[in-house]
Amino acid sequence: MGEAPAFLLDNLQEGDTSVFDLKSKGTQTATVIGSKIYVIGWASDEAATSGVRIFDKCTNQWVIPTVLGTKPKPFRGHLAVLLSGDRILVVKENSTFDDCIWFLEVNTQYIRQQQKNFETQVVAWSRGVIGDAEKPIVISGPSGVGKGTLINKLMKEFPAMFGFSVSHTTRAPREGEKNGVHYHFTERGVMEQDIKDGKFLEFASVHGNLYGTSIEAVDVVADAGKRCILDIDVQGARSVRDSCLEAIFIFVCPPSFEELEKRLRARGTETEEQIQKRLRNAKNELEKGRDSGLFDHMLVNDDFDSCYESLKKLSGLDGAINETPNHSSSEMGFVPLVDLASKSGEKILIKCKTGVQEKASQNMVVLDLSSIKGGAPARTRGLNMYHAEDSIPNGSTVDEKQS
Ligand SMILES: Nc1ncnc2c1ncn2[C@@H]1O[C@H](COP(=O)(O)OP(=O)(O)OP(=O)(O)O)[C@@H](O)[C@H]1O
Ligand SMILES: Nc1nc2c(ncn2[C@@H]2O[C@H](COP(=O)(O)O)[C@@H](O)[C@H]2O)c(=O)[nH]1
Repeated sequence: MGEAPAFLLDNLQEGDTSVFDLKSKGTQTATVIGSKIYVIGWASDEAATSGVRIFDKCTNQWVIPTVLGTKPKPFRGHLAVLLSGDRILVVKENSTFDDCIWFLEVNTQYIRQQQKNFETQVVAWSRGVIGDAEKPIVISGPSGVGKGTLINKLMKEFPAMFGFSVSHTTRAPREGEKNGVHYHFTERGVMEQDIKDGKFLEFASVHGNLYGTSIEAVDVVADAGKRCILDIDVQGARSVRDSCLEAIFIFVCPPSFEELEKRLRARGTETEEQIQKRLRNAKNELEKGRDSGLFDHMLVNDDFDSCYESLKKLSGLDGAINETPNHSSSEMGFVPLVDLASKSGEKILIKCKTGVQEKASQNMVVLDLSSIKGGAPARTRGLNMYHAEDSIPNGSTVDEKQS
């Protein structure tokens, strides 16, 4: 990879970003953070690479970092803006509205945790989400309590609204279970390697098998514009609570232990030995579920229909937990070629190259980061984006507004 171009070392100061064209092969940016220069972007012959490399000024060496999170597809041009020393905002040129904002985390809490697991430098991508997408719903409870039955009914009644996070598991498929639909049935060795590679949001050993939620499983649902439902055990719920994925946590209890045993036996999917193991674990789960303070809501699944109605209410279907999408964002549609950015506090002003408008403000887009939450390895939510002229009083110009 050779040495860093001299201008990188000589001219750039902390926080500076430089854009350089690789003889029409593509555009890359270099952002200085401490003793490191983060180079983002792909030349046209580099599509197979991760698009991120780091020049360490102390060792005079290039480092190829371990890249976590859902990665963007290789893009040609972009803006890069350093945000508070721990992440770089990337605005893709000429991109669709829902895919134009990305964050490359370089020194967040998540990165520092992951740094302990990997021997190379770690960075992680997080896609920016305009507005507050509805929080995922985590449903836990002992085996046989009826979680799957409740979720199936919800998904059947509201197929456009909810999407199931398809977990990975090392357990064997039951009769009628389909790979990729009910679970991703996976060899233990493969799953363990994927966990090491940082592909999982959470994982746990449950009833003697490995279960886990991949970052991709949650992203697929969000990409389909649906609200994600996770059916995971209490250990997994704890891990999700400790992650940056903001969710609503619901614990489902049986009316009695005897009824739980009856349902588990009546389902007829486990051997006697497995039933005994699941019942032993159920005692522990019920204790943790009731007392840990981990869960936002408890449901008792006694009469199925009334439990289902309560789940619908908790899922916002009576408006109780509904979050409203933010204003004007959905009207933007497409962000044309991006030309330059200026930063003022938590607002980034982006000038679009196309569209010869009467007023300068009509070519300007404001990206407001004041309410962002979440982050890698999941999405960064709470962005707001609007035409600059929407925020400018009648008659004034962008420059007047800025000063
Ligand atoms: N309220 C209810 N009353 C009676 N039976 C029920 C009720 N809810 C669910 N069941 C039945 O209990 C059995 C277990 O339900 P289900 O498979 O949904 O449990 P689960 O919590 O998803 O279990 P696991 O964690 O093992 O996947 C099923 O046969 C289901 O039809
Ligand atoms: N921590 C996780 N737990 C999971 C996940 N997917 C399912 N589960 C839990 O496992 C048990 C048993 O499920 P079964 O399908 O074998 O009956 C149940 O409590 C599920 O909630 C996961 O991805 N992570």
